[in-house]
Amino acid sequence: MAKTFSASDVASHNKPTDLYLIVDEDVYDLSKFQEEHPGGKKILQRVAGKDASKQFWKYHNDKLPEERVADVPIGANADHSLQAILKKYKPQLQVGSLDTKAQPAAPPSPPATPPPQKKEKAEPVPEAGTASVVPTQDVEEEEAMDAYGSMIPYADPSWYQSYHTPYFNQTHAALRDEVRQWMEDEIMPNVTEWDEAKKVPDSVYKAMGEKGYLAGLLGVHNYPTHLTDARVKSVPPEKWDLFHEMLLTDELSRSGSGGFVWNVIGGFGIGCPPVVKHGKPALVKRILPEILSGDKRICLAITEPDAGSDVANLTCEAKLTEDGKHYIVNGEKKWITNGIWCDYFTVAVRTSDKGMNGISVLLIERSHGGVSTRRMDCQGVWSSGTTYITFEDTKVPVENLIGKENQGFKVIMTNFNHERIGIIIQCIRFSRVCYEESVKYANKRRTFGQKLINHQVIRMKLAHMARQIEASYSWLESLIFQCQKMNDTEAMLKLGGAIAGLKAQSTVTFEFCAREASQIFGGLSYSRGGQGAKVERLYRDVRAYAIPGGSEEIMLDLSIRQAMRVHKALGMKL
Ligand code: HEM
Repeated sequence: MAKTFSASDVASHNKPTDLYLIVDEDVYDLSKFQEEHPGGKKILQRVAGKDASKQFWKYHNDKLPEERVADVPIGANADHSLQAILKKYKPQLQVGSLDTKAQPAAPPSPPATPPPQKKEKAEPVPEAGTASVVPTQDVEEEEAMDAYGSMIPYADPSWYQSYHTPYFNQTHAALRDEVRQWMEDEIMPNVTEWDEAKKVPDSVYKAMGEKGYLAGLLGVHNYPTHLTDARVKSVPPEKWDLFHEMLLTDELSRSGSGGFVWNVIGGFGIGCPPVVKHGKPALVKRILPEILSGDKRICLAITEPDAGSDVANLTCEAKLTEDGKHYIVNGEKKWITNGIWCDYFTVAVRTSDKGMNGISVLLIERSHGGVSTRRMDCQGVWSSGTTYITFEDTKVPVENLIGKENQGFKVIMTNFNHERIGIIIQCIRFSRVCYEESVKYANKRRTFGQKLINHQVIRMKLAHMARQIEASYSWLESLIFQCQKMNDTEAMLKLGGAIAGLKAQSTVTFEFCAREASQIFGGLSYSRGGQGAKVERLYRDVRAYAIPGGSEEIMLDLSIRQAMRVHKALGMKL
């Protein structure tokens, strides 16, 4: 049973050796913790025995008390980004509550504006003179229109905030709830620690498998029930679509850490799809179940010390043995996400000297021997395990060839669309995180007698962030819809240019938002940890998005070249 204190009980614990204080009507014993308090012990001693709620919320990452909706259940318009510090420290520091504190009770009343909408199906109304309106989505599912999350405008996609959507329905809303709950409870409080430690616990990756998330992130149109027993709790496999995949990546990205996201989906999301789509059935059957359950890890190894965006120039060679049963692989791969932890490597190799027509893809297993991996120190994405790999006389059975010999370029190019879309989703959410953190901070921090939000120059920064985020997100939704309607080859040809263009758009947006958020946070985003932690970290992660998967320069050029080529074939008239 939690202990109950009167305010005067707490007031008697007002010495450095016996230091209690109150935050939001809960009582904390900080006698020991004060020594390790990052803000120092003196500041705590000054409020010993007192209600320090106001000071607490001022110095830690949160909203002002009057703007908070405390302890509301997920899905009931809660802002789940709240209270990471309290959530983490409560179990060890809270000794009870004030006798005035109301018992946890009924869900809170809805916010004044805008009111949460009833989940009503939007009925299309024919315009005068037209025969009928053709619905653009599965009419069986209700549109998702409930008010969800912080409701800070533009901090979440508009369909989270009671606006109409042609793409997302109640199955997406259910997944959103499931993932957000997990992120809030298990992930968010630890992300900074994991990033600093440059490692996410293995149990988190395992949970990604058990929750069915890995299986849902393959970029295939149907949930692969034939390869795994794992199921996503909130979405029946037959309902799974690319918008679920998009949403899952989006919600994971609320962590505000490229390191975290790449740790759990970086290697898998780009290394596994080529095997599933182009691997021999026996190979897929043998290795996929353990990968999808989170027991084994896989990554993609294309980039080399001397070949990045110009894939056709790679030199890591694979020579067929005389008996035709194995390839002997020799060469180096650089900047490989997750490599140090991986059992399997989807590797682009040179099997002939004919440029892009001499590239093949092999699934190399660490157990084949001759595989060395070492961690690389990088500017950002610290917990993603960026790796340098060497293959020395690695003997790979021909059964592990992915696709056909010398036709690996197409496998790689098809895969790039999936990789780039992943990058786009992450960049847009990271931009939102920068924006959301900025809005919250601007409503709390005062300078020159005003809250930051009351300075026009700050609102201007927020406006420029929001317009880029929303434009990018709308383009993303429309491209996901196109992917959903096309097969892989058609998507590679028709959407490759636009996806490349949006990749550049989203990384430029991310860079802009990280910079502007950093200016708004000032010194707090220059030091690591604390209130500016997400912004500081994301600022360091920017280049990890703007360069790999095709640099901005290559992407922009491709966006026009590819589109012109395809539209010529489609009958473009100049
Ligand atoms: C339950 C009580 C408290 C806990 C568990 C706690 C925990 C922490 C933690 C983990 C940090 C590191 C920064 C971060 O992650 O945001 C921090 C920083 C800080 N805390 Fe506390 N704190 C508590 C109470 C207070 C109170 C009552 C005050 C003020 C009277 C205070 C003032 C500060 C300051 C000034 C910093 C440094 C902020 C900065 O770097 O800008 N803390 N605290």
